[in-house]
Amino acid sequence: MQGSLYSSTVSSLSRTPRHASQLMPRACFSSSGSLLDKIDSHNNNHDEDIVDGWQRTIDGLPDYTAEPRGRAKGVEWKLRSKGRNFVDFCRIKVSGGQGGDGCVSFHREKFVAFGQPNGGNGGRGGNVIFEASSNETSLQHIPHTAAAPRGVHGKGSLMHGHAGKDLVIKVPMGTIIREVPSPEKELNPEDEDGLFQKSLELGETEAKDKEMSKRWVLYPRLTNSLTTLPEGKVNYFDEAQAWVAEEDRIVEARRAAMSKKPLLLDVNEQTEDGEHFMVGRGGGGGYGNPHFLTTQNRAPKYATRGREGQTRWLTLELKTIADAGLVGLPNAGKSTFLQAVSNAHPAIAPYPFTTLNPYIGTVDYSDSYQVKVADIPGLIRGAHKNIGLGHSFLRHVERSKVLVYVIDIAAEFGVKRQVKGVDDWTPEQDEHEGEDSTEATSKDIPTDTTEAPKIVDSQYSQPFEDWKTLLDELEAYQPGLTRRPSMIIANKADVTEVAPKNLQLFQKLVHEEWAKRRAAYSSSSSSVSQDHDLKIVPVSAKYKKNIVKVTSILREIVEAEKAKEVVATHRKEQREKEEQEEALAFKATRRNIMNASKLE
Ligand SMILES: Nc1nc2c(ncn2[C@@H]2O[C@H](COP(=O)(O)OP(=O)(O)OP(=O)(O)O)[C@@H](O)[C@H]2O)c(=O)[nH]1
Ligand SMILES: [Mg+2]
Repeated sequence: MQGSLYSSTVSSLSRTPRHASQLMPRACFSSSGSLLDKIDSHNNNHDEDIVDGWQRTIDGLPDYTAEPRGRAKGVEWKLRSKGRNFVDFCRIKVSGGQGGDGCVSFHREKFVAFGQPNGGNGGRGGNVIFEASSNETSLQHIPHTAAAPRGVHGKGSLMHGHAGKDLVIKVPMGTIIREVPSPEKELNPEDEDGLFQKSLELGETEAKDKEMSKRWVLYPRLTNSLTTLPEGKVNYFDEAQAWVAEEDRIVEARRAAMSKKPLLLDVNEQTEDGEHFMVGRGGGGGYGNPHFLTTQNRAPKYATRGREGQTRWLTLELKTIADAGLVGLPNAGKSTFLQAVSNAHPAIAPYPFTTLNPYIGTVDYSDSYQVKVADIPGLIRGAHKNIGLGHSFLRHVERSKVLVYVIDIAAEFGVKRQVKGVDDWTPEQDEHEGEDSTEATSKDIPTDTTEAPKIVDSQYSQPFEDWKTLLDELEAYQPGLTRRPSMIIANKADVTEVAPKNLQLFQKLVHEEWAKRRAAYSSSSSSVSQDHDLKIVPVSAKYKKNIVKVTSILREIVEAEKAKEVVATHRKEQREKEEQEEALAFKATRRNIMNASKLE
């Protein structure tokens, strides 16, 4: 529970094999032997013994049991750190500082008897403020509790206390801040009973003094003088108490009105960098004794204490803001694609779950136009049941305008792939469901491709199955998410032995499926339309082939979406304006009618 609260990726990761040697590096190697040669010669001309940062074994494959080197070492470290270096959800208790106390003091000077009251007011407590910052990328630095400093007490000679310094906490763009009920235990009847007993033990006057000292600063021996007030003298303190009680009531009512709705803030695209959000208000400072000076009471011997600061429990959820989100199975080449199109340098390695944190890259176009692309960890079948790394990191593509499916097109043609940690999980219901549709293929296709003979089914397309897995997992995470504008990148098209065959079948199956889904959506009464075509672009991210075509299509889709958003916001603004005008006109007519009736 704790893990899931503070980092979405921590708890889920424990289910996956962590050590690189436990993971099967076959996703791209199994498809062709010649690919390996290409990769090796491309990457490691300088060092014949190293493959992608790993020692080469006798048969030429990387040795994942050996000590990793270079980039692989970094990846290994990340896997060991279990994703703890990225926190996208956390809870925080914020408390504004308490106000400083007012001071009871009188002017003292030689030959000046009965000097006037000169106690200073207390300073207000510091506020807790969240600052939107584009330099922050995770919630790792957010503390569990944030308490702003209290205000300084007032002093004699009319020295007012300093206000407490505001506590500013930077939050990344894309953070959603929600107020939640306090998990702190409420006072149970037994505790209350104990407190009542204690107050009885104290005695009446002591209990009264104690209660009074919570709100009042009293001059020494004032309590005694109050109880033994000579007859006929007015007790000005009662009057002051009544004023303060009335003020307290107003402040409480104002606070209650303000906190009727729980706080909900969204640090989104409209937010400017450096914008401040007050989340915990500091308490007001107490009044010094000159505040209670009246024409009758020339020497008030009491001042008030500072008010308590506001305390709130908040949850912070980071939903990265990007224009396009890359979605794909592990090892599909998402990170390689991001590196090919943008300035980002994510970790790339030939084993699943290399990427553990979302990563944002910016695609720069020649006319200075920019598109932000988010790379996230790979999804696998059953991710919605916390298989693999789970699917909570989908929150980082949830806000993307466009979804880019990255599909590995270099899978063996017509053969079901079996990669440990990616394809080896089959839920019971899948087995039941699969009996009708994929009966033939699942029976024919052996589970262990290394030992049993491979039976090729010309109707079976692993890339198509991968794409459907992605759609299912996205729908399981948020129904309707797949209806976003999207495109497909058929990656690893450079593996010419299988890619063309796979691509042909994949395109046919995808278009059929997409047409079916479009028809289903258009018949349903959903507000989200799915009227876009699904473009499939063969790409080699590794060798940067067809990249320009992809980026230009991506730009087209993003621009079209942004234009739609602009129109929608313009319409909304116009509607709001019209509503306001209508309300004003209604008020004016009502006023006119009332005036007319008065005249009559
Ligand atoms: N031949 C070929 N190999 C590629 C291509 N793109 C990626 N690869 C290889 O595929 C492997 C996996 O690439 P990654 O970019 O790490 O894959 P990913 O989708 O980010 O994987 P996860 O982070 O684990 O989800 C690496 O060894 C890449 O070199 C490509 O276009 N052609
Ligand atoms: Mg990756």
